[in-house]
Formats: sequence, structure tokens, C-alpha cells
Amino acid sequence: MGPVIVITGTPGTGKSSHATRLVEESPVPLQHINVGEWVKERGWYEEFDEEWQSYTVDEDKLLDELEPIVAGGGIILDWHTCEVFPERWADLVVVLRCDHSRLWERLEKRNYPLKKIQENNEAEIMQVVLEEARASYPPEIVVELKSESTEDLEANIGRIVDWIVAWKRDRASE
Ligand SMILES: Nc1ncnc2c1ncn2[C@@H]1O[C@H](COP(=O)(O)OP(=O)(O)OP(=O)(O)O)[C@@H](O)[C@H]1O
Repeated sequence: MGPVIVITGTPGTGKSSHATRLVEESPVPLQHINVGEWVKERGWYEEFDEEWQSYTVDEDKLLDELEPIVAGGGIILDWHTCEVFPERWADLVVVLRCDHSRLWERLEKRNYPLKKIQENNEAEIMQVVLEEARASYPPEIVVELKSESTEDLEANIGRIVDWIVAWKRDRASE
């Protein structure tokens, strides 16, 4: 059985880019779950908020549906929030960080409404997701990683792969 790795961070910090690379590089098979996409595709939401252009997630449904999948291990949970997931699910929580002006450019390229860019930009400055991760999981499993360049991305993947190798070794010797 593989580990459950949560990759979180403000929208645009590079969660999906990291998850995609990690699936390719991981020494154990991992399934990438882009939780936001699953919410949309599988209807795990209560409504679509026009003003914020986002879905109001049905958290009970999401947890019920994900529980048996996560229980099998070998999962990357890719989402901009992590406090919803039960603490027991995660073996590692990666919080991606990005300089806010760079993040602004990335979000502008996606044609996000200005209000949404501002909200996300502010959340990154206030390190909302990092605080959320620290409040929700034991400190030893929360790792903050910079995601501003492709060099950062490659270095981060290397670190996570090393962590998986150690995780596997620890399990084998138990
Ligand atoms: N470390 C990085 N170096 C260079 N470009 C990056 C890096 N991380 C992300 N990007 C770029 O930023 C954009 C957003 O990346 P990505 O879609 O992976 O972010 P995300 O956090 O998954 O966003 P969302 O939460 O909206 O799904 C993409 O164009 C991606 O190529």
C-alpha cells in the first residue's frame, strides 16, 4: 500500500503540476485526485456561486465518497484546502508557496475575475493555507515548499520522492 499525500496551496501555486510530475516519478504507484475537478464532475456540491465563480462543496458527500478510495492508499489529494480531510488520512501534507506577484500573473493568465485574483493573492500573503495545514495536522508531517520556478518544482519532486522511499523502507521493516 502506498502513502496518502496531500498537496495543497493557494490556487495557482502549482499543485496539479506537482501532482502530475510526482505520479511519473514516484517509486510506488500513486493516483492523482484533483479534488476540485472531482467535485464538479461527480456533483459533490450544493450550488454554484456566481459571484465567486466557484462551487459550494458538499463536504459530507465528498468525505463519504473519498473515504474508501483513500483507505486503499497510494493517493495524492490535490486541493486548495486541506482542513476538510480527517487528520488520520494524511501521511504527508505538502503546502506549496509562491511569491504573490508571480501568483497574480499566473491567475491573470487564467482570466480569473479580479475579485478572485485579489482574494487568492491576499490568502497567499496571509499564508492562510499554511496556517490551516498547521492547525489540522501534526507538525512533523506538514512541509512548506517554494513553487516559483521549474527548478523549485524539480527539487520539490526530488524531496517528496526521497520521503516516499523512506516511508516505504520504514513500512518494510515494521
Ligand atoms: N514551480 C513552478 N514553476 C513554474 N511555473 C509553475 C510552477 N508551479 C506552477 N506553475 C504554473 O502556474 C500555473 C498554475 O499551476 P497549477 O495548475 O499546477 O496550479 P494549481 O495550484 O494546481 O492551481 P488550482 O488550485 O487552480 O488547480 C500553470 O501555468 C503552471 O505551469
